[in-house]
Amino acid sequence: MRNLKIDDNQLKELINKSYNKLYGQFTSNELYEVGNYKILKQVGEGSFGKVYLAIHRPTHRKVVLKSSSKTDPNVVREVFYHRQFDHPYITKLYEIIITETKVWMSLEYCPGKELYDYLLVMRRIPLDECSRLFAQIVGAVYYAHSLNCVHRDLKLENILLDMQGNAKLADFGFTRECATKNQLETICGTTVYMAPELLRRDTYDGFKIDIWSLGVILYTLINGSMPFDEEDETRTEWKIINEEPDYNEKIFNANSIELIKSLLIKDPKKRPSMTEILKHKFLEPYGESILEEADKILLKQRNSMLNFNTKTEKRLLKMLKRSGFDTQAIKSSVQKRKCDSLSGHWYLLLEQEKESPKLHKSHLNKSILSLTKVFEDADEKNEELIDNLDTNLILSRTTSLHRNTSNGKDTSLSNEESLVGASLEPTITKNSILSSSTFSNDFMNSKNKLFKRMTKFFKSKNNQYFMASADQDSINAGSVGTALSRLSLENKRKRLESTENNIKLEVHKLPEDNPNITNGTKKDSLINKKKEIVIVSNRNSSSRNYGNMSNTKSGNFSEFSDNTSIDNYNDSESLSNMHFSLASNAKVLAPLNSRLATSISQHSQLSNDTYASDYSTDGNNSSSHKQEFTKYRSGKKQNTTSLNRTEKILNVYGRKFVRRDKSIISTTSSTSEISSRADSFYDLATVSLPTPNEKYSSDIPNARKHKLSRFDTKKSWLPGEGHSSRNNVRRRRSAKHNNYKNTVAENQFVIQEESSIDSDENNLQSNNDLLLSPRINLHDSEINSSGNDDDLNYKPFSSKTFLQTNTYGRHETILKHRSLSNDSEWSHRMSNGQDDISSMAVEEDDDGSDVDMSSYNQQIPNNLKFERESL
Ligand SMILES: Nc1ncnc2c1ncn2[C@@H]1O[C@H](COP(=O)(O)OP(=O)(O)OP(=O)(O)O)[C@@H](O)[C@H]1O
Repeated sequence: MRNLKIDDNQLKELINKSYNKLYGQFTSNELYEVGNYKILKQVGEGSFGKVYLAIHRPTHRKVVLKSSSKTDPNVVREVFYHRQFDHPYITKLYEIIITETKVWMSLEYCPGKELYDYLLVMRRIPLDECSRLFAQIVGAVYYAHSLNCVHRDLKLENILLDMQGNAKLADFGFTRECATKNQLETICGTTVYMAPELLRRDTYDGFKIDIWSLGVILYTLINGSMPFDEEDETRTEWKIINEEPDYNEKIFNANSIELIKSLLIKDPKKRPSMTEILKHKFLEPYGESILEEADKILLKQRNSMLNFNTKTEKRLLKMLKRSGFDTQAIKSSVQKRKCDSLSGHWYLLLEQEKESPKLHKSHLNKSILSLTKVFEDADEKNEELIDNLDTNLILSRTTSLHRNTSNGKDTSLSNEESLVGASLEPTITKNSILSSSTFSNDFMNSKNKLFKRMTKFFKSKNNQYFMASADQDSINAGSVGTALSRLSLENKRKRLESTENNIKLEVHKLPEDNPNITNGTKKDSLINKKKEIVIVSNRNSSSRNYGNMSNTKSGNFSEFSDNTSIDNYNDSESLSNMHFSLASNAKVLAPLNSRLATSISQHSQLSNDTYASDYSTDGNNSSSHKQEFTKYRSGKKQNTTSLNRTEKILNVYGRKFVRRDKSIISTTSSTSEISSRADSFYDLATVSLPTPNEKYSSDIPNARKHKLSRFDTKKSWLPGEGHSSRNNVRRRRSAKHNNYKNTVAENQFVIQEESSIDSDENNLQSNNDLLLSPRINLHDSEINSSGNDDDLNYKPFSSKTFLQTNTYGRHETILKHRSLSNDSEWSHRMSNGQDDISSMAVEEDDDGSDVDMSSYNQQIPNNLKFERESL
């Protein structure tokens, strides 16, 4: 009786605990999961959201989750273009998740961080490594250009490094499609990387401004400081337009100087083509092979041959089909670049599959795979021997057997939870197991060789266990371990059911010296001898659901435990490791890593289908949009992003030097954001591909027609040229303002074309669904028939928005930036060996809105000073 009472209390306690846990989850502000992803830790921060390291739970692949506020003017643009790229040196976009206020991008994880960080540590990159990295970067840009896309914000901060030290182009927030010979007007980028024609506000060839930025990147990588970067922004711009950088011949070699000089030719028409760059002597031996590979990918893409044609893809598709997945839906999702949960699964599984051969290269795995073959052949010849397999199942608490991966959905149960609901129904039949082993055929091309290796392995591993993933999921068909475990489950069902949920399968060891195995003829003896093979279930079997096996003998095959938390996660792929590996392996690292060979993109050419995207969403996108938008407009949200951002500020010469890794179009101005968003759409609307969005398509030609004349593109920014006119426009727009106050540095690098500040407030106010259906007539309404932008009938907008948006203009913007130039304090400190940047990081950034303009005005020429009074 007393015992029962205790049990009751315990039960109550358990229920309480469980209830409170759930309650805690509901009320917690912390974010632990988004869609199928479990968030581990924050790894970065962008202008409009944070960047997290996360795990895709169904596959246990590490990804980066980048959140962007829906108010981010460039998020549509970024997703639109990025999802179409499939190149080894471009970060892969796996999935998009749209929530009420955010857009989440699941991206390929690049543990090497930014090239900028790497350069900070290295100070200078050795020439050979520069050549390799630069060839990769150029390869990625060449690929994007070949798809008629220009990046427009190429810089060290937007190039990440993967685990192998390969460059990965990222951040496509300013990308747009650009037909050949198309002249663009939107001024965007980062000042120190900007081509002279951009600074002159000429219309420009998008391809050529990317090439200029590449020149700046290469110079900086080699030299350790930037070619044009002065304390005074105006001076920087002047230098870009008029001066040549210095080349220290102790640092640069002749080839690098020749290449950089050609990239940094002031006249854009004289800059080399991407092909010429890749073929340049300085990029030997990397450039040519990267060019070839990119061409192969493009060819396949153009012929729409990318999807589901490789052996690995076919094998994976087969596996999925057999496991009950709707493969048609997956195919459609991938082909249309929906970037929804199905294609997310597909990409990540495919990556896992592509990595499998690496895993199978280990003796352990080869041996196991060889066994698969044994069983396969045994099936053909003597099925009954399978029945003779004497297995000894030992249960352990290491693996949840019942992870539901069907239909791409993860149960998202913790180990604990999944144990509760686990059933040990061995749903796999013997035949399916046997046929599943054929998935390993790829790895057994050379049968005899493998058998030899297997024998060798058995000899060397005498009396040792070897292990394989043993997951119950039917889709784990690629591994013999899985096959064996399932077979065992089937044979020993009763024993399984009577015990716990996890398995440890023991089979008798293989004979040490089995001639039958060596010559591969009488495989039945393998079974009949009843030696022992041990297959220990994978504690995190879901991480290797598709047959990957680890070399480890601990039974914990996964990189992550299910209990991985933000706290206990230990990111072994630290930057320092990267530095080491990059520095020491610069020559070892092949120009084309295996990814290049294996990840021939699966996508077809830019397709009209891509417009018909329906992202996975976990909420009503539009319901609160208006509220969000209104809040934004009212200024309540102003500066929040900048306030939240962690930025290092370098205190140099008594004034702040903001080190920012991000490009910013606008931090807070509702007007600029919204119009910029519309501008994104405007750009999209002008691409060659038709949009199915009938509602807006009719507006497009009109808008396009007026675009050139609308943006004041001919107005020069140079002192004394055209400023009065620009200021007149500004004055007209700000007629109602009496508090002209400039925000600081928020917009440090990026200059937005005037379109961003030309918004019709009323129009915007009524527009509560700009993200997904921006209104092209926003522009039209402002364009008069003459197309002369001086005559534009700008509608007044609030002082706040004016103040914010006008930070884009050069002379209205205080451009704070890291300074890598020889003349800058940053460089002085570096060259004096004071490379401890952290010592210079003295405080967190504030919102920067209350800067004393008079102090800034002292640094700039008279004709560029702020005209607070006149406004
Ligand atoms: N794929 C990735 N792998 C690893 N880290 C990443 C990845 N993507 C982004 N990060 C980290 O997050 C930071 C911010 O990301 P990113 O620059 O893409 O954000 P953003 O919002 O586009 O910023 P910006 O203000 O430059 O536009 C980067 O500096 C980088 O350190």
